[in-house]
Amino acid sequence: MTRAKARMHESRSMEHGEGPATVLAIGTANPSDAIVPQDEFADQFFRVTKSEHLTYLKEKLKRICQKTGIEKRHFHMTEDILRAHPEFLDRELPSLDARIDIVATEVPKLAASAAAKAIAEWGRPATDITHLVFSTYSGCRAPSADLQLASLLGLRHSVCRTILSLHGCYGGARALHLAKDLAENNRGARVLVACSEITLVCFGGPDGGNLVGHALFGDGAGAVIVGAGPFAAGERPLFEMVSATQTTIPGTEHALGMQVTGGGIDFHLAIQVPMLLGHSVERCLLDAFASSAAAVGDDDAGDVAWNDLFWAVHPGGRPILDKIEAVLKLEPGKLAASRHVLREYGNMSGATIVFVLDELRRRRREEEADRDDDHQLPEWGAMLAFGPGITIETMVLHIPQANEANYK
Ligand SMILES: CC(C)(COP(=O)(O)OP(=O)(O)OC[C@H]1O[C@@H](n2cnc3c(N)ncnc32)[C@H](O)[C@@H]1OP(=O)(O)O)[C@@H](O)C(=O)NCCC(=O)NCCSC(=O)CC(=O)O
Repeated sequence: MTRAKARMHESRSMEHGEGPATVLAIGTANPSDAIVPQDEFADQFFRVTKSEHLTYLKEKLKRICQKTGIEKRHFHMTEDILRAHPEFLDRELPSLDARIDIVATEVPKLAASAAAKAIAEWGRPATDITHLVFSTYSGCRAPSADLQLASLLGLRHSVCRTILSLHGCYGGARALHLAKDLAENNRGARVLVACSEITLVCFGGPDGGNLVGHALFGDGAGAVIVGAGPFAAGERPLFEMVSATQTTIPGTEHALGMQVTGGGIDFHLAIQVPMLLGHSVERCLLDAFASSAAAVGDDDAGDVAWNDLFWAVHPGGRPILDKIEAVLKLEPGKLAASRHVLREYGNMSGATIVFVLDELRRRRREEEADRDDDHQLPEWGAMLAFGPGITIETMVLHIPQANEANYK
């Protein structure tokens, strides 16, 4: 190599972050306009949508609600909003503009609540954020929620913004994957990932179908600060993002999807989704751990026993968690963080995975405080999320031992 080439090579490597990208802080938020217990949801839903006469559908929604594993959900939608917008009840009436008018303000506002918590935990000024990756299924305008969020938080004008739209439930994991690539390839980068989902764009009466979607989805926002080394004083690495992969299950593009219509966004969830994920998930994990073994240069790192890991799985629905648990022969309790988030908030689409990471580190903190010296907590973990495609995002996580103190 000539001297000039060597210098270029050296300066290129100086442009990269040190080590794998790391989660440095997490924040979450939910709207408090309406908090609906799941066992009251069917009665309330049929009342506010003036559909009491559809008794067969109401009984069916009650049966579905009982099986979701959800106890309550948060919503921005209230009866006052419905009174002002009766067109939201009829999918045949044009209502997309009115819905977008509301979420264009509320989606970034909810994201800002989550991000403010993450930034406070991180301990550095918001102006130190270099990149913003925003994911939502409500982003039907430009400029979009990413610009609104940047201005609400007072980010620098040179922040590099990216918006991911309609990635659905894998949006959060996709945003984290992208943040990992940005942090590792831009020395000193500090990436704010924000996912904010408000179901108001999908709301409709029961005769439009999709009772499962009505029973499952809730509103929430999650924010994560991601950065690679060198770390500034006070920065505390929580999860190292060792390797990340994305896989599409061939021939399943019609199984899961979203469609923007004049009457709002429609969800399609095929009954086969849990089974399709069950068939593919182990292969995705084996590939991700093989790539993490290559990343850390350790042949044994790809050789994993699933029960030795900690787990952050997107709780798309109770049968999906049951299926993954069964296929991987996971011990009871391995998916406890995912089940907890599903129970407390429902499926908040792309934002859900951030809640699961937050719940995992909260549980870890408690377990650390209680454990005796002989009992080691898992050092390695797997994150899984899925959505339209069917697309599966898989990430191998690692807890830096030197920083175990960060969980105390
Ligand atoms: C709806 C459920 C709570 C029902 O629980 P069980 O399947 O255990 O119970 P069950 O078999 O008795 O079903 C109860 C009733 O629901 C109906 N049912 C079940 N799944 C259905 C589906 N996908 N579409 C329409 N109806 C469905 C059954 O036919 C049955 O009707 P009857 O009582 O009349 O016989 C569950 O299947 C579930 O959570 N499914 C959602 C899984 C899913 O697709 N998640 C992905 C979300 S999207 C996501 O996370 C990514 C993204 O959107 O991007």
